[in-house]
Amino acid sequence: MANFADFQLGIYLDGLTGAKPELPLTYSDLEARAGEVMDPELLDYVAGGAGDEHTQRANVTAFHRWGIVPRMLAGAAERDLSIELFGRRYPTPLFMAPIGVIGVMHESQHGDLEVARAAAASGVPAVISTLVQDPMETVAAELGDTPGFYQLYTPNDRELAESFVRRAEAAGYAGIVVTLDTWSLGWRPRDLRHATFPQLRGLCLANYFSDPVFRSRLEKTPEEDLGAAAIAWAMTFGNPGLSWDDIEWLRGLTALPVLLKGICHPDDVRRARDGGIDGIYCSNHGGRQAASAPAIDFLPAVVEAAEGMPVLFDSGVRSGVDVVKALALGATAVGIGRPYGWGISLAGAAGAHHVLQCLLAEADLTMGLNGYRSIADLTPEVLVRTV
Ligand SMILES: Cc1cc2nc3c(=O)[nH]c(=O)nc-3n(C[C@H](O)[C@H](O)[C@H](O)COP(=O)(O)O)c2cc1C
Ligand SMILES: O=C(O)C(=O)c1ccccc1
Repeated sequence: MANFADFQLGIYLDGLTGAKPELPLTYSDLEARAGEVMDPELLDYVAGGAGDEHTQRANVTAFHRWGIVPRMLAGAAERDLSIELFGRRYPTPLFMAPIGVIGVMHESQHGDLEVARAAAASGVPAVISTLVQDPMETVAAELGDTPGFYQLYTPNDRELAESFVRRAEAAGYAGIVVTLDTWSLGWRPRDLRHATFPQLRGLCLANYFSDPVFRSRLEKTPEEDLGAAAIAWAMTFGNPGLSWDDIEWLRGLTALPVLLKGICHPDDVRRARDGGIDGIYCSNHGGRQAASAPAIDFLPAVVEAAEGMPVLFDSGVRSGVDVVKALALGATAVGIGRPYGWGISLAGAAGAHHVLQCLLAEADLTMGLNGYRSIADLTPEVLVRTV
């Protein structure tokens, strides 16, 4: 059983020789430090979100409306944070959410490989975006023994969508996460102010540029005319007409587990269940797409409607305490987005691994000090509404 709290002990032991942690330990410090090293437009793209950004702020503050009920002398000196997902045991309940620009967040411009290396080093699975700097096969080769999931943005070209799914299967991904909330880009004033976003400049499009179906649609190759290839991407990326019929078609394409990302309503959960979907991913895209309510507010009803089907959750998780709360509200696994993104910017795989270690140490200590030994102990009764 991994003891994630040992990370804390290690910092104090190193401190005996005068060493202090080089990387930030809190979300606000991470974001501030990443802001010092990142290109300002890219920083805005990652940090920003939809509209007045109140949804992304609410995602974070919603966690503060819950408190954890402490139990004493509860025999929680050793904890088990492992979970089971699609028949496989994972050492932690965390996963790295897809970030379709992570490739350019690291100075090497190979941030996706750094993410995969962080997954390999930590055992925390990564959901790899459709939007990557290195083709999904190259990313998969860096995952080591840790499973990766492939996040599909379903293009409006079925042959291309099928090609992506086939490539993900061949590359060994453990499941397909179909993102539903981004069939068109949200209203993002920060990006609009800059009048651009990274993919429009041809960045993070390696899955498209390496795809025989996508290439067959072009008059000139991306190597000959990057601008035209990026425009061709923009024309195929969005899929406003995507429907439950398309989901049925996608479901029928593969034997891999299929999850739907962006589901927040119980009726949509039931529809997915009836359509043979294997997992729900409750999320509001970190407040980057539509103005909405805090995603965590939707989680209990989503979990209830899922009737035992795995429910992944992300949006607004900033600490190990938040991880514990999301698990208590019924998440099977908890995703983080921006926090590990800042880690990649600051120190690549080691930076993301550091962020994961901080979250896990805090989650582990929070469970132990409050008297909860395993994730099965984290039921809704563990929480109290404080505001
Ligand atoms: C810069 C950035 C890019 C993202 N790109 C994708 C993507 O390509 N595919 C996707 O499904 N979600 C994407 N997301 C959403 C994340 O997967 C996740 O839902 C969100 O970041 C969680 O919220 P958090 O950042 O508050 O942790 C992106 C998020 C950010 C911040
Ligand atoms: O920025 C995002 O959150 C994202 O998922 C996205 C969607 C379309 C194009 C570029 C990024």
